[in-house]
Amino acid sequence: MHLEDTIAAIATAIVPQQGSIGVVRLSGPQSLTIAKTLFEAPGSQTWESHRILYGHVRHPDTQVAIDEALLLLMLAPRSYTKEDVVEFQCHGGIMPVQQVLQLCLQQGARLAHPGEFSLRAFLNGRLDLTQAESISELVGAQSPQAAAIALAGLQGKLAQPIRDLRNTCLDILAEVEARIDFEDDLPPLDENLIRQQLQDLYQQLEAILDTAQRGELLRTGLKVAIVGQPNVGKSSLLNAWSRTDRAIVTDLPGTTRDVVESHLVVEGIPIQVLDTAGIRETADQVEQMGVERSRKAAQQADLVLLTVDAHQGWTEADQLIYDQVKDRPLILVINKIDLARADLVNYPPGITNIVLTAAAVNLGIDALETAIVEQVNQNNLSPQNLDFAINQRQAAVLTEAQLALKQLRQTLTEQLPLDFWTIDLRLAINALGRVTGETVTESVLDRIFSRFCIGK
Ligand SMILES: Nc1nc2c(c(=O)[nH]1)N(C=O)[C@@H](CNc1ccc(C(=O)N[C@@H](CCC(=O)O)C(=O)O)cc1)CN2
Ligand SMILES: Nc1nc2c(ncn2[C@@H]2O[C@H](COP(=O)(O)OP(=O)(O)OP(=O)(O)O)[C@@H](O)[C@H]2O)c(=O)[nH]1
Ligand SMILES: [K+]
Ligand SMILES: [Mg+2]
Repeated sequence: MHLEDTIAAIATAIVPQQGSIGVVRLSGPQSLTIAKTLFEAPGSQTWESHRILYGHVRHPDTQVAIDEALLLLMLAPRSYTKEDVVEFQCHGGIMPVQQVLQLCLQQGARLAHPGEFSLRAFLNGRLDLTQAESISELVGAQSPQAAAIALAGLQGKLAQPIRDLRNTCLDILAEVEARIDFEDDLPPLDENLIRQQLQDLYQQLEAILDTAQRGELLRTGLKVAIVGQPNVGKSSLLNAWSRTDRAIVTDLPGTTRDVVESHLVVEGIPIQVLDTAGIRETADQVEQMGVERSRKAAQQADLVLLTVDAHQGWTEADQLIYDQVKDRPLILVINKIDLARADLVNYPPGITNIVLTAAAVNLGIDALETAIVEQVNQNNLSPQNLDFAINQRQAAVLTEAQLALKQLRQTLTEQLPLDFWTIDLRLAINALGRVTGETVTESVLDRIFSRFCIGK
């Protein structure tokens, strides 16, 4: 893993001509030497760990100033990576940080791979794998709730129960192996106790696995498509909901030609809302392409808001659209209830989730959000307030552990020899170890950390 290299990267998001501060960071054995070559700290400032120095980054050959900057020194093992770390806090924009990075590379540092600082933090024992994954989730969080579960993971809320489960398995394994090695000197195994332990382990795993769906929802959010006939008020609904003028609204049917997207957060769930072209047969080629996109958006959405006009009632055209989307999770939005009575809309009995709105006057948006949260919870029975939530990788590996425990229960029931018990136990132990990274292959690490940002 080349821990002897000193790695360098720009650690903050950079935008040309913008941003007040940009950070370049170094980690590895040469960090301090490189920093001292590039950075001039005047006066009696001392190069001690956890100090900020003030000064200038200068080109080492010409002494030309590159930036006025602050330098933060964190010496091993008291740093994020547990290696010597130096951070140059430069002016923002791209020029200062890019030039400082170039100088670091000229002085022998190597450009860090995405996630390589965090990989080192993992390899050097600062973080376990679940904590490292939580860091990337924290950076990617799109809602306060998603950030909160990521931070919980970073603080070890997931790692700890997994380690406990693994230790219990290791204890059972030790008991079983002792019986294999010194059968005559030990009292017989308490099979009932082991059965009880297995049952507990299984249930705890089940509870942890139950957090996966909700976690996925909080992390990646929900794609919601507003579809319906032209002029029912889809764009008005998007605007009212997102409190913007994102989509053009006119009284001409066929106003929206392309998918219009808006992002919002409902009870911690990031939601991508798609307003689409009204679906109808049309000779207009451009509009027809828009209609195709509407159909596609509806098929790819996690939830469809089939919107109809209360004043028009349920029409044949509505029925045709409904037939195309009824296999999807769906909420019927009866709009324009300021113009007509919604209870006269004769929609099919198969539709159970209905919301009444008057988008033009911002009415019914709360009801819409409530209906969405209800719909989500119907398909997702896990508890609302999570201490932590596992991701898809962790869910897959924990499912393996659960299968191994199930197999072990079967092995006990069939009274198979103790050697078989150890096989099942080792499978479970190995899987649990892959969650926290105690047992993990290099290629898995590569896959996980390469998805991180550069400089993270
Ligand atoms: N400037 C800066 N901000 C940052 C980070 C960073 O690396 N640099 N972080 C990362 O991306 C996060 C903070 N994580 C960190 C975790 C540990 C240590 C650290 O130096 N720990 C030592 C120091 C404790 C002490 O005073 O002894 C330790 O635990 O030994 C630093 C940052 C978020 N903010
Ligand atoms: N009275 C009333 N009018 C509404 C309501 N919602 C939308 N409208 C009006 O209905 C017309 C069409 O609204 P849009 O939001 O453009 O409808 P759309 O479904 O996006 O239409 P297309 O993009 O053409 O498919 C506009 O004149 C809106 O002002 C409502 O709740 N009540
Ligand atoms: K319209
Ligand atoms: Mg529209």
